[in-house]
Amino acid sequence: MAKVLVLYYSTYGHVEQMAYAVAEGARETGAEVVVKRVPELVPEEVARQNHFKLDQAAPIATVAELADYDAIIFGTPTRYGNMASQMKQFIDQTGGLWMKGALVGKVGSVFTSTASQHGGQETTLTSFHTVLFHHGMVVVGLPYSFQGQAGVEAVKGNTPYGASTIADGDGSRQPSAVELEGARFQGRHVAGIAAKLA
Ligand SMILES: Cc1cc2nc3c(=O)[nH]c(=O)nc-3n(C[C@H](O)[C@H](O)[C@H](O)COP(=O)(O)O)c2cc1C
Repeated sequence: MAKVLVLYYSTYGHVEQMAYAVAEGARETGAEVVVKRVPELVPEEVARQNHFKLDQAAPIATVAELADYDAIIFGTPTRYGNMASQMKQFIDQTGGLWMKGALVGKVGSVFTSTASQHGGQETTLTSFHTVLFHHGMVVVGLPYSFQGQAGVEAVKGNTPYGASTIADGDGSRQPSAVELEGARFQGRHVAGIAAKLA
């Protein structure tokens, strides 16, 4: 049975919602799935003033525990087309794991959220993949066998590089049914591959 970690950062809850959908999909394969998040770096007072979603139930992950999983599925909102600094700060503490090759051969995958439709989903996902390659991970996206990413009938996220949602400038848009289905598909897909490799 594959052990899967869904590790996310979310300021306003969009990536958090996607994380639980990813986990749901991964669990459908019989995998043991844990959802955790990385620490917030913004002072609590500032976070409150800016309406951050502070009631997030997922426990905070430790860097060392990354080595305990067969697959890690990372979720981050975009920041100027890249991952959020909270996630980067966590990842930049993985030097010890890198030295030991602790993540080599594990499955790595990424999902994201942007405010606007063309606000950098693909660059956030593929630039995150670079980190996973440095760790020797087997990088997995969202294949086109998830047909929900085709078609132009509606504004929607999801890319071959990973599931995604669009939050709108004021964060009012919530992940749509097809975006959550993409997240579940990615979770299932990653967990299935991890089980084959384990
Ligand atoms: C500093 C900063 C930079 C951002 N850069 C982008 C961007 O380049 N493109 C975009 O579409 N949205 C951008 N956003 C919006 C966030 O990506 C959006 O709030 C997020 O996807 C919502 O996800 P969350 O609710 O999980 O935090 C930015 C937000 C902040 C605070």
